[in-house]
Amino acid sequence: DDMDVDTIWMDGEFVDWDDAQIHVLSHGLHYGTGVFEGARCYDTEEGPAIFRWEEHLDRLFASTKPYDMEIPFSREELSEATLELIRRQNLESCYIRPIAFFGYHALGVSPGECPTDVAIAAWPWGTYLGEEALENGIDVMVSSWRKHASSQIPTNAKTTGLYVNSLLAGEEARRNGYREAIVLNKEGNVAEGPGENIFLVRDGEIFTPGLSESILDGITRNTVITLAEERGYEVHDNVSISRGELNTADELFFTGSAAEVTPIKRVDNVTIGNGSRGPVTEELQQAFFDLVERRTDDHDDWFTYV
Ligand SMILES: Cc1[nH+]cc(COP(=O)(O)O)c(CN[C@@H](CCC(=O)O)C(=O)O)c1O
Repeated sequence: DDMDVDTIWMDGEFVDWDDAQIHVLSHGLHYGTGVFEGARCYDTEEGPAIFRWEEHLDRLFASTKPYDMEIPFSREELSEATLELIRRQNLESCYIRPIAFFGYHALGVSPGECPTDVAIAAWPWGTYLGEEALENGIDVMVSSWRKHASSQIPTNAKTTGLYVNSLLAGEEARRNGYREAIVLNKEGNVAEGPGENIFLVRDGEIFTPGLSESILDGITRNTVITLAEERGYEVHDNVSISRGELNTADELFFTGSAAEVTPIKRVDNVTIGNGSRGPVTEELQQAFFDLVERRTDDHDDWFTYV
């Protein structure tokens, strides 16, 4: 069957894509008061399966906490809706975007009586940073914009409003001819990408900024740490990485649900390691894709079969 991406689940109903609309005075549009997820469903050898769906659901509900937002549906209801959404559209590998946001009632920063609206969409989404990026790596620049500190806005809550910071950094990079940005935190140490976590390899050891570095607690970050440790690597996942360490890295790579595992080959035109995908990056990238495409039966509990 050919895929027909024509349906969106909204507040308990499946609606036609073109009818999936909200009021222009919805609170979330004006004040960035939404929380969302990005998960991938992979067309595995045993059929389509969502990768680490339970962890994505955990984070979606956790992200509502700082805003006293109440999602008026249970995990089970959201899961059933998501699986049905994939089946109805005959999707196999696809990207899933759940969002919950303060809807329409009255404006003003306080959400007051605004309802919490919920929607789930799914669509095919290829490689996030470009077809050849996975193999050849990408060029990045260190953005002049810093990541907001987690003491200013909770960076461990995937909040829609945060992504203006990501847009400022990422678009600055692309305006300057780079594919993506690396964002430093207000201390000037490495935080992450606009939509990715970042890893550094040096002398065979693996480093990634700790959760106190104003980053999102990435699910792919957690996956890659697990895969690396299973392969005997020493992973330092609670460190500060200085800007200077980017230049002396043997390898750098991004991780994310959309980005998957994307090598970084140059930072501000300084070549990293061999100037292409490094050997540790390749090994972990291969392990990641073997896992998500189920060429291994490891971590079967990480898969929700459609
Ligand atoms: C700021 C940020 N940091 C790290 C990550 C990686 O987290 P995880 O997906 O749990 O491994 C993401 C995901 N970015 C999502 C949104 C991308 C978008 O352009 O929108 C994604 O990868 O789905 C971020 O947005």
